[in-house]
Amino acid sequence: MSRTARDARRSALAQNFIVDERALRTLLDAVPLDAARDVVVDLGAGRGAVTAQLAPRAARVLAVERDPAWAHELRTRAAREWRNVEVVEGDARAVAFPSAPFKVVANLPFNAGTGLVRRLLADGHGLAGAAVVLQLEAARRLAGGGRFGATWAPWFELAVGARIPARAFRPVPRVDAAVLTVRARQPALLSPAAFAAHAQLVDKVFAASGQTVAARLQRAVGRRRAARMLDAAALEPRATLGDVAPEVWARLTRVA
Ligand SMILES: C[S@@+](CC[C@H](N)C(=O)[O-])C[C@H]1O[C@@H](n2cnc3c(N)ncnc32)[C@H](O)[C@@H]1O
Repeated sequence: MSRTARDARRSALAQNFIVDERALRTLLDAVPLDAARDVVVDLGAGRGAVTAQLAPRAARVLAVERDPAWAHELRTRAAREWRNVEVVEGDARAVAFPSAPFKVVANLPFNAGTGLVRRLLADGHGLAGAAVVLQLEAARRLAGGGRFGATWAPWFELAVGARIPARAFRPVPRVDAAVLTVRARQPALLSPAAFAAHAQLVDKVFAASGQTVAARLQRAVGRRRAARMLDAAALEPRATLGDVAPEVWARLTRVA
């Protein structure tokens, strides 16, 4: 491949490869893996920095890479070095995830990170856990007390782990990164069937104005219904959006 073509892919596919051992360890330490049982997906496998670490730590690894040149190199390496790694050349935004519960450990392409996390969470609740590298601000936004976290709170716990400095990647990106961890709640606080109703309630509450959740709920669903819901969900009357625990969100949906 000519240098220009490779450069074009590097920027179009957000190819910022991990070159720092400590950053790799930080990512791998963020999610417990069982080498005898776990199926682990590496989304955006690139040159295989993460895949190589996963091979001895998982029962099976699915390495997804969109760039045909890197996918080919990775497949050659897998045939030579790893018996348990399957390389899929394809788009992580469309590829089929394993049908049994799986984990994800990946340094995601920065330009598609948030969408990929959303897709993983929405995947029929087969995601058991994940540790993914995202831009620091994106990781904070997803794991903070905002609409995204509230939408998924009954099923998943999201947290921002260690910060990874931009110099841990080549080429060096403009901003630092962080590890976002995802843990599926066992058991979940609501059934998967309740997702649409829960997401709709969260949207309404976030869209309504008001200092407290109680005030927002009144505007979102009406005074009488809000009073009944607040009472049944045992929500502290002065609670603001950031104070609502996952259990309380789940109770609000149950009594809505
Ligand atoms: C940040 S790099 C990570 C590479 C490698 N895992 C590492 O840590 O060094 C992101 C990788 O995702 C690939 N990529 C970008 N968009 C993709 C997509 N939609 N589906 C699959 N792979 C993608 C890029 O080609 C690149 O190899």
